[in-house]
Amino acid sequence: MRHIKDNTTFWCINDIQPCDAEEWRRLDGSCNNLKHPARGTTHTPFYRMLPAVSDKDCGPNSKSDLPLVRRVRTNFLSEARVPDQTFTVLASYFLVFISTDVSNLHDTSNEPTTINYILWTPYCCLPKGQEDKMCAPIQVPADDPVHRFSGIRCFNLTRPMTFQSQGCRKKDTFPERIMSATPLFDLSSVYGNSLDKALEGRLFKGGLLKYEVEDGRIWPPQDVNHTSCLRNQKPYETRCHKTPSDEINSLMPINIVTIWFWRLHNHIANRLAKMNPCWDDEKLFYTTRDINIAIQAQILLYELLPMMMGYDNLINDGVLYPHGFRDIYKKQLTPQLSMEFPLTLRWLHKMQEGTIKMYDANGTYIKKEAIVDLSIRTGYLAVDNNIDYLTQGSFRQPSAKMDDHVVDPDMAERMAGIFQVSQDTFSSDLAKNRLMYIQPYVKYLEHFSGRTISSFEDLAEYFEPEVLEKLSELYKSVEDIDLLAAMWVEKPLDGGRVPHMFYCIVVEQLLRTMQSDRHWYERPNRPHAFTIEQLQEIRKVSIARVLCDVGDTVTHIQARAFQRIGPENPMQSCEEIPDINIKAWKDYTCSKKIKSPCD
Ligand code: HEM
Repeated sequence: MRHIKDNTTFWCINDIQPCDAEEWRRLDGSCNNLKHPARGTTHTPFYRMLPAVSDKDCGPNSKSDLPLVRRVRTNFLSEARVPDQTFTVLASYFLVFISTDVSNLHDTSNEPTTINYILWTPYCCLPKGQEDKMCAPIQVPADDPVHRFSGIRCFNLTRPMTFQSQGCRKKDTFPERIMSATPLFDLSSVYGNSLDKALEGRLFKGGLLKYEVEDGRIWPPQDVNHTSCLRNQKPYETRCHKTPSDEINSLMPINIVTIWFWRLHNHIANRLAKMNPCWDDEKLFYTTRDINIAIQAQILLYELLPMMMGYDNLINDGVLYPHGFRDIYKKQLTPQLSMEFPLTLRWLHKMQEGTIKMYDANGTYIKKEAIVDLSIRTGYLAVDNNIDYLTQGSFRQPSAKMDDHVVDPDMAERMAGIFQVSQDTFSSDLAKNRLMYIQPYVKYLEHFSGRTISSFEDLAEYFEPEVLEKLSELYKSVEDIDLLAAMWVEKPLDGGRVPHMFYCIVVEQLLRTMQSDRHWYERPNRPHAFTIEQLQEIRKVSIARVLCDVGDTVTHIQARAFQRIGPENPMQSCEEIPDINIKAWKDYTCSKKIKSPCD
């Protein structure tokens, strides 16, 4: 009653239908865990790998003697453009798409179409901001290397939304972050996070998602009001998507990969429908969704992560199992995301290239655009063949180098495009690290390695000597070092490209994610489980195949499309890129069921 009166039901209450142990993975994530049906839905509370650090009155980080986040950022990460020798920008596109599946609108969203501190609360640096408890602006030091002459002394920022800020729990309790995304990998950017939204996306015919055809290209349905495409350059750029997830219209990489997986759904559904004419819309839709979700997970786990984290490392730690079925389900584990996981994924901002280059299908360079100027601007994709050129560029352009101490200048100074004079993604990331009450780096090191760390010297194994010296200059005590700041400059782990700490946190989360997911695609005994033949077909997919199937103008591509084109990874015809054999899903009972006209 209180939530109805306070108009907080959206945030605080989930209406869940009774569970059926044999049903498909639900669109709203409920009933994954039969004992705790609400865990797995939107607003599932986070767990913490380590308890929060806080002062007794739960205020903002009490450690006032920590170095300013912007100072830490500019000391550790300088601004330039350095191409990676291995990864294409497609890898960064896929990673942000995956991040959006489990976290959302980049922690900036307040209402579906507004961006909390970018549009909704843009005043945190003004006197008004001092009265708003959600404001947590970032101070820019007077000797800042970029802003010493600009006069900018503050970046706008708001705190993460919590069950307390949204009115679900009493204000004087410890703030717990609230998130709209469902915590397991279930393609939320395509199917949304709630039942009613998901239904809006369905065509209810042939298992398909709604679609439109314009200039010979297939698009998700349009939002004629353009509510979330504020940067469309009207009247020329008019397209704006209306899909179950609002994320699609946000960042360009999320947008384009969601379009691909939206189309992939219909591509698979059409093949299934043709082969199994006796399947109804419901069966076609849920089977297709199940395959689509498995494809996303297969590509992430078996194609992209080994390049970043080391194949042998992931095998040894039980993340990969490149054989037949495996059943690692633990019903006592509830589906939940750790607070540390999305924070750790922010480290990947380092690999984000700021200038997106576009090519035609012959590989001829056409033009470039700043990625920060493509946010909330779906219309750009639909004009001047831009989606074709962006698609071609995605597997031709190198990403920014991920394991150096250099970040893209646009990501570092003007992430919010025209909406704010200056905005530094990395400073926001570090500020959020503190605003989420995350324990210091050394506590995580102790947690994962079992070692006790009491001095900077104890860290010699993890940092280069010059970096360690800088850490000791910036932080008064080794116990103060922020988790994310340490990851920015930690040495990469053996056999991989990511810092040792990134690896440990991501592995712990992935294991929990797989173990707590009753519908995990590699399980032989989940409801509507794949047969072994079907699983072997899923194991054949690659991001190159996805682009061959649904990417605009893609007829040739390198087999490992997250990796740059080269003699070891040459362009080849799509005909040569392995495809799923859809016959593994053939339902032989259909042929019996087809009615003869004489019946
Ligand atoms: C490698 C590609 C990228 C990855 C993997 C990535 C991932 C993430 C993740 C995991 C978060 C935290 C979400 C949360 O805590 O719920 C985040 C936050 C954010 N990202 Fe990205 N992102 C990428 C690219 C971009 C790009 C291209 C932009 C802007 C043009 C961007 C802007 C932001 C912003 C504004 C935030 C919120 C910062 C805050 O907390 O206030 N990201 N990103």
